[in-house]
Amino acid sequence: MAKVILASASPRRAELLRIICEDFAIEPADMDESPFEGESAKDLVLRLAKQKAELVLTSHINSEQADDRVLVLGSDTLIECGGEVLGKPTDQGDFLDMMARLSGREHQVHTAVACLSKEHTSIELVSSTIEFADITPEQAHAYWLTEEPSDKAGGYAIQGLGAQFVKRINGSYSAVVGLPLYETKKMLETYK
Ligand SMILES: Cc1cn([C@H]2C[C@H](O)[C@@H](COP(=O)(O)OP(=O)(O)OP(=O)(O)O)O2)c(=O)[nH]c1=O
Repeated sequence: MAKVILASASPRRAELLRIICEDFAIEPADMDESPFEGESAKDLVLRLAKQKAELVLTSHINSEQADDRVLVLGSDTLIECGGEVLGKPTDQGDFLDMMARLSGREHQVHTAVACLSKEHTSIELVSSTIEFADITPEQAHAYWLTEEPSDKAGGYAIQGLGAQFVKRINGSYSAVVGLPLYETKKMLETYK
């Protein structure tokens, strides 16, 4: 059996992976997540998910106790709204701009998952559409004060207080939270 490693610092991803995988290690991949000039949101999440997994896989293959039987999962989540790509808010002002942009309209949540071993690479993109209710500046301000938004793509957590703004979701709930479980399970079954 291959040893599964989750290349992520996200507690949400670990919690989700625990649902479908009994035993895995966590090794966050620390890397620059800025986009290339002209890179689309979909291309960016796919690239970042793959690079996170690659970074951790390479460090295992090159380590003293090189272990060829590792399977590394990397993932990335970004929001796309009206042609803009939204990552995590950099500060309160950035967050309030994001909420004003998301208020009363639809946006896409793109999550990519990459599963890499020494011999194989598989990557999938899962895009979901979310419709947000109207959000008043007062509601946005109160939400910021809860501290939930700061480390979430698009500044909200569908699994938390952010759910109060979600009128409708069309897609994969687990992918919006950070790891598409149906696709990830299929990948693990193929490579384990
Ligand atoms: C939209 C949304 C995002 N998120 C989170 C999932 C991710 O943790 C985060 C997106 O940031 P990412 O950069 O994808 O991930 P991360 O920095 O948290 O972790 P790592 O790169 O080490 O894997 O936003 C939610 O928890 N709920 C939501 O509803």
